[in-house]
Amino acid sequence: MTILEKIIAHKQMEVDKLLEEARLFDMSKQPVPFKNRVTTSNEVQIISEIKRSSPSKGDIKAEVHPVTLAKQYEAYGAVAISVLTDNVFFKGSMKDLQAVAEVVQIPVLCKDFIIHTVQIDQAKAAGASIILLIAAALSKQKLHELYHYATEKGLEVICEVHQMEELEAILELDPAIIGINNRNLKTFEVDLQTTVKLASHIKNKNTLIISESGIITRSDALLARDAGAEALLIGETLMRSTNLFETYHTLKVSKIRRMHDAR
Ligand SMILES: O=C(O)c1ccccc1NCC(=O)[C@H](O)[C@H](O)COP(=O)(O)O
Repeated sequence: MTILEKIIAHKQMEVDKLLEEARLFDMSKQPVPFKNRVTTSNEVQIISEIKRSSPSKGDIKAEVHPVTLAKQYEAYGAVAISVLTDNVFFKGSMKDLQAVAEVVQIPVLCKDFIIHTVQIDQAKAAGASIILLIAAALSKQKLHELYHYATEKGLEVICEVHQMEELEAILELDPAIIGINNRNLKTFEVDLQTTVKLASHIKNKNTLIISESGIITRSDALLARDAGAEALLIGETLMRSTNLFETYHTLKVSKIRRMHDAR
């Protein structure tokens, strides 16, 4: 069983429990716009992740205070905050997301493994403005169903792909936002060329491309930018930073290519 299969098997149990509880979620919260903030900016924007732990790295900063960190991310110019809400594999929680959403003005991404509409309701009620749908974890039919459900609820959706077949499946939706994950969620291998390769097949200029995972250096940011990414989803590099001001300064690149940008 791959790690992704293990995560999804566990998610199914969580979903069954949520459905059994038949909780009613407050769906009245107004989402904070995301895509427009990215596309109208002159800089490649950073979605900053709160990532306590991960299957590939183990504990990164398990005891982090999400609210304090989220406020710092916002102050240093994050365009959105990604909160890993999975507990078993990432040590996150919906409580983390809710606490963050209550204190920041920027949109919050519910970074989880969504396989059912009830998780979308739960994320929205907790204050998420964006959700993630991972093509590798969903059938094409399910992906389309969840995408439409979330957008009808006013949420923005990052459709995440890692391989060409996944990209083909989501291009049928003509989604507003595509996240290219440089990490293979089955093997943990990280390769930024994934962004370069897949972005070249996204022909709709209105589609926002996000490069996710493995972004450590300015060269990585420039590589993703040159491939067409207008935003970067960064977790571990920010979590391990001892000087966030400097880290943001290093990773924030202009959308316009300049002479001294040479990698
Ligand atoms: O990070 C992992 O080990 C992982 C394993 C299995 C499924 C998902 C995983 N990570 C989720 C992510 O996509 C990343 O947290 C996110 O893109 C940030 O990546 P990074 O900047 O490399 O921390």
